[in-house]
Amino acid sequence: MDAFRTLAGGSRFDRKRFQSDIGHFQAVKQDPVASTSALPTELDFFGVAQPAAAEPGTASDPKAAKKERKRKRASEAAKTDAAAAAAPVDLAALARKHKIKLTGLDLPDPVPSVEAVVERAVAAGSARADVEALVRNWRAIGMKDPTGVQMAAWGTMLANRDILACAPTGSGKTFSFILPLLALLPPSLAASSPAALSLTTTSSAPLRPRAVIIEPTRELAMQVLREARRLAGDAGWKVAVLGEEGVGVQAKKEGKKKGKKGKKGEKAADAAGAAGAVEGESDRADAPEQVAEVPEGGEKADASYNGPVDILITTPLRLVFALKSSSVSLSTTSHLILDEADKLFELNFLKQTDEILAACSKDRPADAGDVRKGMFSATMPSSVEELAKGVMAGAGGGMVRAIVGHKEAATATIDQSLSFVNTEDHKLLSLRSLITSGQFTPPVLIFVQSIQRAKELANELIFDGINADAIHADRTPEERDQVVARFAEGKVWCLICTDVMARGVDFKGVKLVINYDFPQSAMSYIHRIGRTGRAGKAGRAVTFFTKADAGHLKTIVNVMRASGCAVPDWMLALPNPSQDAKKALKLRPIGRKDIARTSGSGVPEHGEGEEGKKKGGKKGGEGKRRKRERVMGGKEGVFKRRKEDEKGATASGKKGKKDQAEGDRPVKKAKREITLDE
Ligand SMILES: Nc1ncnc2c1ncn2[C@@H]1O[C@H](COP(=O)(O)OP(=O)(O)OP(=O)(O)O)[C@@H](O)[C@H]1O
Repeated sequence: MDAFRTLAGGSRFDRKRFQSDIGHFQAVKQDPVASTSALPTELDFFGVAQPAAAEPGTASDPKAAKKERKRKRASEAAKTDAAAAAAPVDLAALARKHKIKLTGLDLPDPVPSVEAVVERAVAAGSARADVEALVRNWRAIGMKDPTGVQMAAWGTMLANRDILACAPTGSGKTFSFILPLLALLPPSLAASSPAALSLTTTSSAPLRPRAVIIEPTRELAMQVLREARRLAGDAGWKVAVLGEEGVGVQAKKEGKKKGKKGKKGEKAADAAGAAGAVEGESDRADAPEQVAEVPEGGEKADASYNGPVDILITTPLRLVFALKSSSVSLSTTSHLILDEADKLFELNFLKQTDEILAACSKDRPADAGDVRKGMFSATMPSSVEELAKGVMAGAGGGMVRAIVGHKEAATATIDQSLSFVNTEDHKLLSLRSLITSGQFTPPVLIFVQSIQRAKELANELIFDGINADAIHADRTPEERDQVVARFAEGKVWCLICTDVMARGVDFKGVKLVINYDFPQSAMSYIHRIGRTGRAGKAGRAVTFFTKADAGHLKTIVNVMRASGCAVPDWMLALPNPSQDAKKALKLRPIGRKDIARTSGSGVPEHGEGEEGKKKGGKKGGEGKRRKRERVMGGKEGVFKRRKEDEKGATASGKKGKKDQAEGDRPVKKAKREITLDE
């Protein structure tokens, strides 16, 4: 279970259990004078030696001596930091070392250290004290030297330029835009800030965020909020997620009026969702909470907040509704960040992304200047780059394109392998033997291609006694939050996911990612396996493939090769799938036999399998049955949905075979998806 502790962020240490070991590391209290009196001053790095002629009473006052040592240490550290920041840095060598490729006109220098942020931000007009506080927070939360993408993005954003950045998964893109945003925006809630005085929570004026970050899912928005608040500390920056904690939500008095608009909004949301629904999963994941215009608690007047907001994080649809209902205005927003930008330029989000971009220039006062834009992702197809360039072209000095590492590669710290499982019937068997082989190092993420398959696989693993759960767009936001928390706490060992969890989610310490179902594109593969091997840690990714997937194997082989993984010669000799075949797979997942029907242990069809499994000699029990039902949404729910799937398949006449049922929803929605040139 210790392995899971790392997931929760900070590591905890069992002091009781390791008490005797702690003893070895505990400092022995010594009289500083006695222990250091012979120490030459040039070797007194930590300032522990007392001055030869101390003021009377000082040497004998341990508190005063400690204070003095602390002051000396801080002043030495500040000198070292300042010296490091001022020292000439070979930026070309730095860029080579971190594989940073910058393109554009008059390129700004990368920022070589977090300390160097201070001078750059001060040059951009920020108050030194605010930026110094930020740098202190950076070190206090345990961040190390900046990664390649952070060096590039900090330099570009602090030079007031637009940026399009593509860097591997887990390479720190989140802080690459959060730190410069905070460095450029003086904290509006700081005691010294005039904005703090005009703080209001009840007026009906729109919220005017100074910077906006768009995330494709609510989970990511909440994650970015946590990271931003961690870095901002208590220095007075207001960072919020739209619609959460009453931010951008109208007070009760206006609630009724808003309710009507809300209904309209909901219809609009449905329409937008229907028109733009593409990769069904992520879209569905985004829509339910976005249509809830007045979130829980929004009825109370004191739950509403429309005071100053430095950074507002939101999903696209939620922001579009807020713009339409005038709860939010972007006319004075200075920075707009599109995280997972390639996703936001896909057809299902494109309309909303366009509306958001348009809202930035609508009614913009002349003195507000242009909105500075930043686009970030681990994958950036050239078609998306073209769209992005169109949006950012013409910005002061032009856009800077920052590519870190190989654009079509996965993170180098992931050990990737492909595993042939012949047919669907053998997959579960292969998974079981992986589990018993000792190579199954929890915490593990397992990706499948549809909601139904996620439920079925979780069901099978729970039945096998594995501590598993499933997360997908059919679960409510609260359920998803709970599952994520349980996984982070180590209460769930094995999380079965659809592609909705493939992007951006930063579970610390995931050791293994299994692609139970072959990914539908190189992009999906890169994001899925990128849930492991984060922040320089090692990880492993295993991808199952059947005979039906074999034609697409080379797509993944190419990513593996570009990432520096060893690939057998016979795989390298495979032909690349044609562009048409790639597009077809992206639009329609391969039809697969239901997982429940491949278990070979008395199919739990319509909830009847429980008996079959018991007869088959497997362990069962009431507790497990209940857990299975929770994951599956209840016997009746599964039964009803399965029946509906079957009815739909027969009615549409598109599918006669039941074993294609799980592909229904994504396939229908995927038809409208934009084609990506990967
Ligand atoms: N300079 C740093 N030093 C130490 N840890 C860092 C640093 N920068 C980021 N991290 C940590 O690395 C992890 C991954 O960062 P982040 O989630 O921003 O990656 P990402 O590049 O956005 O990944 P993805 O493409 O999957 O969204 C986080 O836990 C973050 O706290």
